[in-house]
Amino acid sequence: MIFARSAARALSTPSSSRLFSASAAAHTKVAVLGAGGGIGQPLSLLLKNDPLVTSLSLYDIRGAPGVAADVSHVDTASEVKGYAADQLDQALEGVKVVVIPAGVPRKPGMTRDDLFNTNASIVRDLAAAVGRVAPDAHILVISNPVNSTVPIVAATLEKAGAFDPKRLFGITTLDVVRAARFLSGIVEATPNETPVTVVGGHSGATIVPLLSQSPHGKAVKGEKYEKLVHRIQFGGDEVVQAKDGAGSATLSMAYAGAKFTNSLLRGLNGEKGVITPTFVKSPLFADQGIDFFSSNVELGPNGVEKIHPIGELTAEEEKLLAACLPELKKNIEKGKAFVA
Ligand SMILES: NC(=O)C1=CN([C@@H]2O[C@H](COP(=O)(O)OP(=O)(O)OC[C@H]3O[C@@H](n4cnc5c(N)ncnc54)[C@H](O)[C@@H]3O)[C@@H](O)[C@H]2O)C=CC1
Ligand SMILES: O=C([O-])CC(=O)C(=O)O
Repeated sequence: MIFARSAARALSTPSSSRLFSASAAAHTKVAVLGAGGGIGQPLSLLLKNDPLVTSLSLYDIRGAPGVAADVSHVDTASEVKGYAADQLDQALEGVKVVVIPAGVPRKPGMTRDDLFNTNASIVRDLAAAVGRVAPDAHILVISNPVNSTVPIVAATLEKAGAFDPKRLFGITTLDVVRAARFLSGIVEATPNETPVTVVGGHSGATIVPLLSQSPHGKAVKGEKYEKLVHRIQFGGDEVVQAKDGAGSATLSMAYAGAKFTNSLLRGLNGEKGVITPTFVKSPLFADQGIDFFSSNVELGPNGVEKIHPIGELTAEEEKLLAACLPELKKNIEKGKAFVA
């Protein structure tokens, strides 16, 4: 279940579904930039199925009109429109939330940072267009390396005088989804009983699961703990290797992207207590020169409502954080330098 319970109820009762969509209409035009890709296509399908999305704008340099024609036949209330390569500005008109999965994925043997040279300019150019056409939009960045692409979007918007830190999010939800799933397998519970807060960034050692803060997670010790942490940090590699040159996680990422988008929309619509980890401009480690960090964030009518501190850590988690911070700092600086 990726949607809130109230939303799921609305889906199953046509009359309340219509009502729900109508009341949310003013706030819920969502654009997907990179909608023709491995993530973009299933993400567009899942967003079409979210009752909080009333209008879906699908853009890609290739294939988006076809994806839009296909997805638009799904019998939910939202409108869908596809835009061709030269129609980016039209795709962004009136959009409240922009989700960006545009860019190349990894092949075996590559790190996420190896994608920087290709994806940095893609993300920069898309961010510049959002700043120009939809300066009040919330921007959700999926394109890797997230630790660098989010600072790239921020710096690009800053240049354009359109940066609001409350409206920029790096999507780290897949790490949270994986952590819950992998932990559930070890402790024989269901994943919704085993949520895990994951902080830091989105690559290898910068992914820091705080298992001690999870009632089930704190019971996992020794070698089992080491293996679980490694699997959460390097879960992306498992998929890259299994796909054997055909890309990285797309379906689980689409799920995670739709899940985060739904959380944001619930916050924007005034629901209280919507809290999830996301990579945002953050004061938590700013004194160490690290001004983007993922921790639990409460989402509200303006986007970021409250950035929660990371809480108490065990000695093992302190070590993980110590390994995370210098790498994260480097990744962030690389992103900023690209725009400067
Ligand atoms: N944040 C996360 O947790 C995750 C991030 N990713 C990242 O998401 C990105 C996309 O991955 P996939 O969908 O598998 O790749 P893909 O290659 O299947 O799709 C990417 C799409 O972006 C489009 N594109 C390229 N340049 C564009 C531009 N300037 N404007 C609009 N669209 C453009 C391509 O035409 C293509 O359709 C990769 O960078 C990948 O590393 C992947 C999984 C998880
Ligand atoms: O591993 C990759 O390159 C894609 C990704 O970010 C993930 O699956 O977490």
